[in-house]
Amino acid sequence: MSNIKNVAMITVCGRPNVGKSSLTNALVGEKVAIVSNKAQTTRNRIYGVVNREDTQYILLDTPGLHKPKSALGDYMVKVVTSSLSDVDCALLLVEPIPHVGGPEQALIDRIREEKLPCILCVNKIDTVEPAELLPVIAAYNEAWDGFDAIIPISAHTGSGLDDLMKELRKYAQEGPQLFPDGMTTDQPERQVMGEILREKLLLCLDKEIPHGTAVEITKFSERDSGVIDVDATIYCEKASHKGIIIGKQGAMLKKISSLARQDMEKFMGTKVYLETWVKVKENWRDNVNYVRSFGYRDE
Ligand SMILES: Nc1nc2c(ncn2[C@@H]2O[C@H](COP(=O)(O)OP(=O)(O)OP(=O)(O)O)[C@@H](O)[C@H]2O)c(=O)[nH]1
Repeated sequence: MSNIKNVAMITVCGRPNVGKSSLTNALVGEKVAIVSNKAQTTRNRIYGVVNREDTQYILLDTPGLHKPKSALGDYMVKVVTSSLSDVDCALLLVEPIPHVGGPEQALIDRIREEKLPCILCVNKIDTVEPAELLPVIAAYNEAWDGFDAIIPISAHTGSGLDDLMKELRKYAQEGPQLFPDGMTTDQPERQVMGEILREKLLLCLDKEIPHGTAVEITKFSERDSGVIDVDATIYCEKASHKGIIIGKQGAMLKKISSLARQDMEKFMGTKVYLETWVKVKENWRDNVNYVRSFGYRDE
């Protein structure tokens, strides 16, 4: 039985690729959001849930703020801005670079507009010398002197995360537990299966190809033996991309599917049979209706 008496809702925001999903996963202690070294990996808002002592922290992992170039991009930017309403605190995640860029400035403006408490986290400190952090902090202090705390962290090594949790505790408010014990994300399992497959597309394919893919899970069912059957269709934007995704004698699709199946089994804790298909839907990212049909829509 848990003794949760307080709840804190926190939006994790920042430009693409700063490590928002990595931080969410590190705090949750389980992979609830997919991670890749390519920008614009996260497309939807994803909740990660952390229970510590008498407090439940609900982290909203958001898509990276960028200049939208498609209907999908428009949707992603809308998700970021709407995720900064009705939360207790904003966590602005930045690179350890002594320069405040356009996306950071836009997020600071939005956070100020909402009058939200804001913690600035400088991530990836494992990649710089400690002395290099001072000019980073100075640049942000100059852009805005209203940060409630500035905490250097590394989502990879875990450095600074205890300090961050202590700081987040200050923004918790009395209230009932919103997610039951053991539930680490609001994403249905079916959606997690699709996201895992998309992570492997990002991992295995180059350049624009993975950004133009969407995954639809057409079957998600459990046999009496506990084995789970997953059928997935990968949509891509061009016939030439389909060829690349499938690869020579199906080798690429086999590799992607096998990596995805291993992670699906880890998440589900049971054996998974995964079947994948590839279909072409030309320029789907520019078509609002296709974007919606792949689940990228307002609730
Ligand atoms: N060295 C180092 N790399 C990190 C750290 N945190 C994240 N990364 C890497 O940065 C890249 C982007 O991480 P993500 O967690 O996908 O970033 P994101 O901000 O969620 O990205 P979008 O979904 O594109 O907005 C990945 O290659 C991560 O492994 C860190 O603390 N140190």
